[in-house]
Amino acid sequence: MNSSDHLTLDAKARKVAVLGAGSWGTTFSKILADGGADVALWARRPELAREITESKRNSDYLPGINLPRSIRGSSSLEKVLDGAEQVFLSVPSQTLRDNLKAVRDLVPHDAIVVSLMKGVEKGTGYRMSEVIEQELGIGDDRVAVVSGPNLALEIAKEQPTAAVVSSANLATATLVAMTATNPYFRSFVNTDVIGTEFGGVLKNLIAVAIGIVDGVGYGENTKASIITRGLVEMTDFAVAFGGRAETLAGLAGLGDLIATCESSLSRNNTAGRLLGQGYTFSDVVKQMNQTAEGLSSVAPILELALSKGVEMPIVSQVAEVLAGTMDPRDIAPHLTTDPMPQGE
Ligand SMILES: NC(=O)C1=CN([C@@H]2O[C@H](COP(=O)(O)OP(=O)(O)OC[C@H]3O[C@@H](n4cnc5c(N)ncnc54)[C@H](O)[C@@H]3O)[C@@H](O)[C@H]2O)C=CC1
Ligand SMILES: O=C(CO)COP(=O)(O)O
Repeated sequence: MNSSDHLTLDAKARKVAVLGAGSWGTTFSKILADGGADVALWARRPELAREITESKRNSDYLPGINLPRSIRGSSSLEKVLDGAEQVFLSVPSQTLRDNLKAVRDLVPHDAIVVSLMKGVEKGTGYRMSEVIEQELGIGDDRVAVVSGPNLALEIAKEQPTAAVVSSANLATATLVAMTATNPYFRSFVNTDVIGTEFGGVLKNLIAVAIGIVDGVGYGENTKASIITRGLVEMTDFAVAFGGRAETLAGLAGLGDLIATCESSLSRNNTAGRLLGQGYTFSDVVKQMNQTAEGLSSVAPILELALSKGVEMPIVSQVAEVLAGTMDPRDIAPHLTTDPMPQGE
């Protein structure tokens, strides 16, 4: 398929699998079920799978939310993946490769595989779509990614939200977007997988920076300066790797940056705030009971930036605060060691 022109709403996937029953995997299952799909949701823990199926709740991750009656939870990968037309992946990024090894022979051979994750692999710097292609041995035309300003709990409460689905193949992106659309959730499409994925990864790092300055007690000027200059870093980085600048000005870039930097629901923002309040990196890791991808992405992103000569002063300072070599009070929207004015 090279074009999406011939697709009609009948092409919506009927049977889908979601792997990972944390806050985003569970919320995305609700999005898909409310769009009309038959959803099987894989949870590692059998007791959580049972709670999802029997009580239509995931009380640890989405307290107070009633899930659609049609969602079935299961801790059996075989059962969840059986007959799935689209497979959505929502586990912590650093665990994706091992999880894929376990499902390699179970993913139906013609299924579209979709990353919902916003991290890069430590040690390799690979994006999640790249890890999927490598481990499942499938072409980029069968892989898509979803990104955008998508704080799970707000969407679980059915607050109107938009996202973007990206695939090298527009028809694949369109099929996924049709399946992931319902009255409160609208999916747009693009073919810039690199820009879309890096947007989701990089905004986490800027959100950590915002959390840090918030924790220190700085106000709106500091935060607006970091958000604005952070978007420049995000765009320079993504473009250096072949992404499109306009993607970073869209939902997967600026949109997600705004949501994540403004919300106390963001785990990256929260982790940063704790650092800004003086907690050490290991204290913060102990306190976080949900995934803050930014903490693992800082090092691989800076390695990738170095390989292309991209300057990332804000992300570099986040790395220094995490390492305990910079006082959070000194974080700024520029390198404090650079005395010369630069062009904006
Ligand atoms: N929560 C949100 O608002 C959003 C999250 N995302 C992304 O979704 C991805 C998943 O994040 P969340 O669901 O928020 O995290 P979470 O911390 O709420 O849930 C993670 C889930 O993965 C499971 N898990 C942990 N280690 C595992 C392993 N080794 N193998 C299999 N499963 C494992 C946990 O038990 C849990 O069910 C991340 O990449 C995140 O950046 C993207 C958009 C929104
Ligand atoms: O990606 C998100 C919102 O779009 C969620 O952000 P956090 O992972 O920081 O909670």
